[in-house]
Amino acid sequence: MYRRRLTSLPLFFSHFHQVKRADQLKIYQAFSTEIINPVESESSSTRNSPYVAFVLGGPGSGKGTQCLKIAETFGFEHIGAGDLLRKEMYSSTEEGAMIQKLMREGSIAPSEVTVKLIQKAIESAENRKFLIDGFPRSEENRTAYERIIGAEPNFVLFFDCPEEVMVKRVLNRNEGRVDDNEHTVKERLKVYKAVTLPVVNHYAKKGKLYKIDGTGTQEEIFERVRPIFSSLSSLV
Ligand SMILES: Nc1ncnc2c1ncn2[C@@H]1O[C@H](COP(=O)(O)OP(=O)(O)OP(=O)(O)O)[C@@H](O)[C@H]1O
Ligand SMILES: O=c1ccn([C@@H]2O[C@H](COP(=O)(O)O)[C@@H](O)[C@H]2O)c(=O)[nH]1
Ligand SMILES: [Mg+2]
Repeated sequence: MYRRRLTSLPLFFSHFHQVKRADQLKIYQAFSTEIINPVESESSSTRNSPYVAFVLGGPGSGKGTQCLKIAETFGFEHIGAGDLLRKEMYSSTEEGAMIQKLMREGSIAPSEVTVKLIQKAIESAENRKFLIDGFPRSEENRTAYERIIGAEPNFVLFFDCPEEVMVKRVLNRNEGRVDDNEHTVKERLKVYKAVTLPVVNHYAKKGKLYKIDGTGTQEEIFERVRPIFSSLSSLV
């Protein structure tokens, strides 16, 4: 559906430093707020194709919290994959009941279901720049997205956080989520390590990953994220 040229990407990454090599993976971290010359790269909004950043990290790593700040500061549309599924869950359909069961177990919903919800959210938004929060959670999710949407994300943000910090945050969240309990968070962590981290590694290998230290205060973390989006402002 959306076929996008990715010509802006190497240019974009050329303004950041490669800071870590783990298992030969390229992981970038923003040190610079240098503005890229918009003339050099075709603007995504001009092409009217969506500009997409996936936002990944374990349960409680702060994806949703940081997405709200990015959306507010940089005008991105925030699409929470879990939020879309939770909305379906309360729809009293058969699919809703299936989603509730999966969420309680900490399992991953079928790719077709999640990608269709994301596609609908993208198509119905006026905004053309998106943060897709908490997706893809598996390699199968990723390939389904690329097949159905017909594009890869422009880049991926990954919030790296120690397990004990994530668990503490989840258990203190107090938003009435069916999965915010000790049993489900343990299951979610298992799924995250076995099934989601390979997706993170995939994007690292492609040079599309920004790894952000997810510890500290919400404000401290946002200051680590800010330069990445500041340098995009003239592009998208
Ligand atoms: N830096 C932080 N320090 C302390 N608490 C935080 C921080 N960032 C977020 N929180 C809190 O931790 C909880 C989890 O954060 P958030 O919902 O953003 O995580 P998430 O990565 O979206 O998790 P999930 O995958 O479960 O949706 C929330 O209650 C949030 O207010
Ligand atoms: O792509 C996705 C995203 C989420 N899920 C299910 O929802 C819960 C909660 O997701 P959050 O992103 O943490 O809000 C998750 O544990 C999965 O059960 C999914 O299946 N696919
Ligand atoms: Mg969240």
